[in-house]
Amino acid sequence: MNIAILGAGAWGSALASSLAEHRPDHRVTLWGRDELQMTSIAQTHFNSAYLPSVRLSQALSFSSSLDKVIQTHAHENDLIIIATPLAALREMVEHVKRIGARALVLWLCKGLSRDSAQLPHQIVFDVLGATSACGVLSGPSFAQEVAQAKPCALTLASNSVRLNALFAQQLHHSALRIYHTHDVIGVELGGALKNVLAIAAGVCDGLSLGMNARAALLTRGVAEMLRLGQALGAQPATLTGLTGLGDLILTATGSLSRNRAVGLELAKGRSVGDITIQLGHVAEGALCAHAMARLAHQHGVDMPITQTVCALLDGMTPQLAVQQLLSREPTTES
Ligand SMILES: NC(=O)C1=CN([C@@H]2O[C@H](COP(=O)(O)OP(=O)(O)OC[C@H]3O[C@@H](n4cnc5c(N)ncnc54)[C@H](O)[C@@H]3O)[C@@H](O)[C@H]2O)C=CC1
Ligand SMILES: O=C(CO)COP(=O)(O)O
Repeated sequence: MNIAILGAGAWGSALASSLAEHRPDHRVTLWGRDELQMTSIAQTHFNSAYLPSVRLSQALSFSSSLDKVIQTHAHENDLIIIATPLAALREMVEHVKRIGARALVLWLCKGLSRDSAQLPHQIVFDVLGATSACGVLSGPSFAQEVAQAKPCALTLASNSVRLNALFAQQLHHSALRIYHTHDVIGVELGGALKNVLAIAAGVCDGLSLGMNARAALLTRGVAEMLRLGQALGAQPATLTGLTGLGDLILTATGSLSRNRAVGLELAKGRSVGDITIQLGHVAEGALCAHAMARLAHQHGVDMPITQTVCALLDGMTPQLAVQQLLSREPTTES
């Protein structure tokens, strides 16, 4: 199979390298928008800006021409994987449509659109139509570990049983286990909300509130996930599976997480603007927290932790945020 991965950040580079190395039956091309950077990666096989610690597979090809990459992956048996931040997802699928590519399309982005609070599949369906051959791949997967061929399990979601089986078959390898489901909403909601909750966990740990507090925060975070999931029609089992709870455990506790890092820095009283400039990577939770809170409000769902993250991003002091969260009226555990 010909596979094009669009987006040469940490995750696109890691997955591209992993597939090129472990699935020699595929031809994998990584596209990035920065020509100089792509030339350097092609020469050195190191992505010094986004994934500096890992040598990328020698079997991987590189390009900085989006038109050319999509044109050469336009056949219905080809696969285009979108690995940009969510903010660029619409632009990428519009490009696929403009060129008339009939390839299968997968996306790896996690989040909600900032203005419309749309989940990724809603953005894709707007452009390609709800019956297009496409799906989302998500789950607990720090790019660095995947690039180092450490074992990882992901979940793939699409509306089609045939596509699920096909995608899973084409992408799995000895270090990458792929489960599948038709619960696209559940997979995407878990992936978006876990980033917001990881910011909260970072603040909690940055303030040294203790392990009890962190366990309580994450458990109540899962309650928020389940409540909003129910309102949106997600399956609870998806939210407590790899792409929800699994990814929350990883992101909220793992030292490689950018969203957790945002929380750790917010706890020091720094502004989100300064933090994200220094981070140099996307932290989707900081970008979609307000959209998440709006979505919850539209559905009449109470999400105090998400609202607290919004207040922190808007400049509330961490001390006041904790005080407000803890001074809520006692209530049932639901
Ligand atoms: N890093 C990770 O471990 C994982 C990341 N993800 C998700 O994958 C997505 C991408 O994440 P990373 O690769 O880690 O981000 P990153 O911050 O490391 O890299 C982002 C890449 O996208 C490019 N980019 C930004 N705007 C673009 C645009 N308009 N058009 C084309 N390219 C553009 C940047 O130049 C950069 O190459 C995010 O939604 C993230 O939540 C999902 C699973 C794991
Ligand atoms: O989504 C991720 C792991 O599954 C990466 O999380 P961060 O964006 O917080 O690093």
